[in-house]
Amino acid sequence: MIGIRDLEVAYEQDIALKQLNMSVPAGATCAVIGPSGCGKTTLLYALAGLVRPQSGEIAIAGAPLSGLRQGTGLILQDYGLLPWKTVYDNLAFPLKARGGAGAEVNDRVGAMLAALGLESLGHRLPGELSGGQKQRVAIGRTLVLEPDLLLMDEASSALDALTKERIQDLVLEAHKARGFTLVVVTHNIEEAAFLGQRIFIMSQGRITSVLENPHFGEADFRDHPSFFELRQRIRRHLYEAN
Ligand SMILES: Nc1ncnc2c1ncn2[C@@H]1O[C@H](COP(=O)(O)OP(=O)(O)OP(=O)(O)O)[C@@H](O)[C@H]1O
Repeated sequence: MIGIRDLEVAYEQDIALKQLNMSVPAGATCAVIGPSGCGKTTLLYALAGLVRPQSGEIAIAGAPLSGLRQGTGLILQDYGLLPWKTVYDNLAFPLKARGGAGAEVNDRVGAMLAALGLESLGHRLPGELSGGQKQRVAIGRTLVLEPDLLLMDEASSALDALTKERIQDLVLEAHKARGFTLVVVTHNIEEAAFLGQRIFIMSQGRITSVLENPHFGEADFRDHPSFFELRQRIRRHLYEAN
């Protein structure tokens, strides 16, 4: 699904990504983890077609990426909700912008609100929601467009531990039900271990190691010794790289 070869992205003098290579199979999930400033967000923006690389290639679903792409959904750190629109309208807006109308939009928004446990909040404005609820709306607004690739940036960094886990569960359920390819960038070791089938460790603009997670998606994975072991491996690789 995603193939990146020798990617280089620079902001004026600052080189943010250096000769970066990665691949993610269609329908798989990956987590990209590294310390602040290592280039995670830049990588996500490059995958979204929002920043143009100086050199190298990105291919998505077999086609070279040259800008924004219809099938890609992006969820950013600050949720990106429209503050003057209700929860319902935040979900309906992208559908209407793509030409959807009337009953079809209503059905799809209704189904998505129900799937995310947001039925009773459709009339509220984003300012009247908790952080976890905002995150759910942001996820819903992106999933309602049925992306084949979902890109998430530090999805739940501002949330408490339990709400964070619930959001991660929700993302995993959506992935299982819908089969999109998922890229999550995070500096949270548990989030990377839970959501990543493949985990890319990043340091100073490069991928320094790739860990496979054969237990990804298993029931009660967080309670398994293999989850603890994976967290330790990620931690060790992060220490070695930085
Ligand atoms: N718009 C910009 N202009 C100039 N330099 C930038 C810009 N955005 C990012 N950078 C620089 O590029 C490098 C990578 O930044 P990036 O935001 O991708 O890192 P990150 O790993 O996502 O960090 P964080 O975890 O803190 O969000 C940093 O050195 C940063 O200062």
